[in-house]
Amino acid sequence: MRKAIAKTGVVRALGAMSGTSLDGVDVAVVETDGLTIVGFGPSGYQAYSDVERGVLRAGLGHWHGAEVEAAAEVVEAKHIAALGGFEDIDLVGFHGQTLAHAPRQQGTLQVGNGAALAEALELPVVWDFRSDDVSMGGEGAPLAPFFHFACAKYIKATGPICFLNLGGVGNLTYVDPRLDSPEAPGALLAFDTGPANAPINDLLQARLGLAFDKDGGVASSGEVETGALELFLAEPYFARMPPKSLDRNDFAEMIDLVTELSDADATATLTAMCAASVAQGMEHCPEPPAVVLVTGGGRHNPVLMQMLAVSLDCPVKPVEAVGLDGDMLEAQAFGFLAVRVARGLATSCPGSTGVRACVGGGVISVPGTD
Ligand SMILES: Nc1ncnc2c1ncn2[C@@H]1O[C@H](COP(=O)(O)OP(=O)(O)OP(=O)(O)O)[C@@H](O)[C@H]1O
Ligand SMILES: CC(=O)N[C@H]1[C@@H]2OC[C@@H](O2)[C@@H](O)[C@@H]1O[C@H](C)C(=O)O
Repeated sequence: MRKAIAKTGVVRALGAMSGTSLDGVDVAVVETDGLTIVGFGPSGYQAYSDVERGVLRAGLGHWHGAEVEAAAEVVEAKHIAALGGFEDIDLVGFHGQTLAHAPRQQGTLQVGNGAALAEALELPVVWDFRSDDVSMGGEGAPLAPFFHFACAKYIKATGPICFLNLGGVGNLTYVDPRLDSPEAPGALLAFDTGPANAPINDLLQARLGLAFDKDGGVASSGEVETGALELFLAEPYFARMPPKSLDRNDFAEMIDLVTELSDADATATLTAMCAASVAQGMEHCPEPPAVVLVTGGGRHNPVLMQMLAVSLDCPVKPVEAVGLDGDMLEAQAFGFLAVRVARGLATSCPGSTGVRACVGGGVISVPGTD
């Protein structure tokens, strides 16, 4: 059934995210008016096959051409499979798959056509969330911070807290929930901390044919090579003031720093590099947060969580400690942002992406209107 998007009130949005680790598509329902979170609904996941992942990998770093078109086809088909079968959905928030991100040069590219999805799903689809922010001088990422602000209110936080997403890339959001709106100066500071799981996955795939370091099993028996860690931290990116963002493969050459090390030592060192870049990033927080709430797949890695606990000056907990779902937070974020776009609300601000002024990015495709 085709529906128009209600202008006010709480709606049920279905968000979808295909992240930088290329594992699959997360989808999740959020109930919201675009300002506050009322509740969360069911979620789902569709994994990419090895062949599909290969097609996506081949598209990384490309801006156009056959590799990009092939990746877009995989992304659209997987999303149509993942987004079907949910009941009473008012609109879909479709992030797509980032293939390339260079906001000050070519821009940012998320593949998958939201208009095609709208026709296939017979639902309004909000998509292309990052382009407007980039064209107004912003980094185009991270975009979850406006949702993190609503999450901080939802969990009734009374002072500053941080959300740390450890996916392929790491990103940190400092939230001050004492302010009324995410757009208020000082309410948000956000940026990509550095590479997170992507280099660990890439190393283990190349050396041992493993997709990732399950439960930190390889890193746990290794020693951190401090010389390599220091060289990594000397990268100019870490000294740059936020907001700032990364492409998945911006640090691909960091694997060269651990080439000579054993599998265990190399994995332990890459894991320590992730933790150390977060610790360095935390120094940008205007006030010490009460807690760092960790979301994304990295929170399942006990070696990484222990390294974070040792190197940060505040408690570090998975977001489940406050009743949120760390596997679905990004999908929920794009459902929430879709409602904000449909209501004409901002999705980023100078503190979250460095954009000149608050902006509401995103394109709305309504089925049957093209
Ligand atoms: N049990 C586990 N032990 C260790 N690492 C894990 C575990 N589960 C997941 N991971 C890591 O988390 C990654 C997936 O994280 P996530 O789904 O948050 O990434 P993403 O959303 O694709 O990335 P991004 O947030 O950068 O877009 C896996 O590729 C793996 O490296
Ligand atoms: C360009 C792009 O897709 N960036 C992603 C990526 O994955 C993590 C990090 O780098 C973050 O900046 C962003 O995703 C999250 C969901 C965001 O926009 O908040």
